[in-house]
Amino acid sequence: MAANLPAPYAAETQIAIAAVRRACVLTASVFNKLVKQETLTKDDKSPVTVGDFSAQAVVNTILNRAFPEDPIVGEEDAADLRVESGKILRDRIIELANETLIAELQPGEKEEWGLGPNHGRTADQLLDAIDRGNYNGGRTGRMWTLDPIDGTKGFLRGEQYAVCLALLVDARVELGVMGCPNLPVSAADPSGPRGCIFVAVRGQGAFQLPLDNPFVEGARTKLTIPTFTPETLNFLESVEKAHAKLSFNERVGQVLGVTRAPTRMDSQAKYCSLARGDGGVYLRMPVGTGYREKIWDHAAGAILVEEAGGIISDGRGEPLDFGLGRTLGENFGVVASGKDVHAKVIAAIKQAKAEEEAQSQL
Ligand SMILES: Nc1ncnc2c1ncn2[C@@H]1O[C@H](COP(=O)(O)OS(=O)(=O)O)[C@@H](OP(=O)(O)O)[C@H]1O
Ligand SMILES: [Mg+2]
Ligand SMILES: [Mg+2]
Ligand SMILES: [Mg+2]
Repeated sequence: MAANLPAPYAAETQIAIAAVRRACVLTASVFNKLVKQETLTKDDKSPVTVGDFSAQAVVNTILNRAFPEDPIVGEEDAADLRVESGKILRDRIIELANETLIAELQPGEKEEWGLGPNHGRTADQLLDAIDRGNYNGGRTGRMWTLDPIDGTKGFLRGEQYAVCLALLVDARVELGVMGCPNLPVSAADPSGPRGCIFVAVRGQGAFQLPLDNPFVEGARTKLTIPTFTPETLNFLESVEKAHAKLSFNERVGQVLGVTRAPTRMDSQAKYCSLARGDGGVYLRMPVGTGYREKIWDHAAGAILVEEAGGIISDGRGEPLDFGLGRTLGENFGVVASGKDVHAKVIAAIKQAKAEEEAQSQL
């Protein structure tokens, strides 16, 4: 390849980073303005919904301008906002999305991306942008997948959440960008500065960038999953008991000889933490309700882990299939870790599963 050609997906990467950063500014402001001032025990679903919808409106608007041919598999849709009862919510969402899109250009951003003070959108344009996330996915072609707020419960608690965007080509993730406004820049300094962006491009590595100025020269850190021993190994797992079978994780940990307590955090921030070595294994085993994992909950995380030198599979060691539509189908959980531990975790799952089955036959 000629030396002066841009790296594959250079434009997509820049635009995805800009879109995720702007969405993070929006969600952080929704939290500060609307969630923080309300008691979290009240019915506070609406601020979250405001954040989810308006972040999806922002990211999809930017993608649509830059890549009008690309379909998007997004978590949210605007049906509830188009009816009369959705008017109050709709007005707030339009205001927030426009505020975010018209904010001054940052170094590295371009006005041709449809950003900056001259680029307000109408309500219809923004609702249509949200609905551009209605694509059903599939095996072939180029498509984006977006989770505008992953870890909604974490967002509400003021803990971890992530804005997650990935580009798939023929069912393979080629690019992943995740914004984590509440994640400490360094796990070694948990009360230090927060706010990170994680980026991975197929064949180009995994990186952490500062959320407040991701395009600044020399600010990116390359990520590589370190090696672990049973003494240093720890699990990254869900906070919500309904999302993953934590008792099973405990048994798998025992089989592996893990002594450290698990780190529980919401959202794909778990994949980010794994990629930079804050935890050794992300284990998410199904709770047995038939829930189907969504592609936007794993696509960006999957490429980040692979580009940081790790492996991601289901609980049987089979690759995740991003070509089945909006879900991962009947996959059996998710296991992500460094290369050296992955096979051991799969073997431990097999053993714990066999024990569970033997127990149920008693
Ligand atoms: N039953 C069940 N099983 C597995 N997963 C489920 C289930 N229900 C929901 N979800 C999805 O979990 C996403 C959040 O995952 P987390 O790992 O952040 O969970 S947790 O909050 O830490 O418990 C969450 O993503 P968001 O809706 O974007 O927050 C859901 O897509
Ligand atoms: Mg999610
Ligand atoms: Mg979400
Ligand atoms: Mg949700």
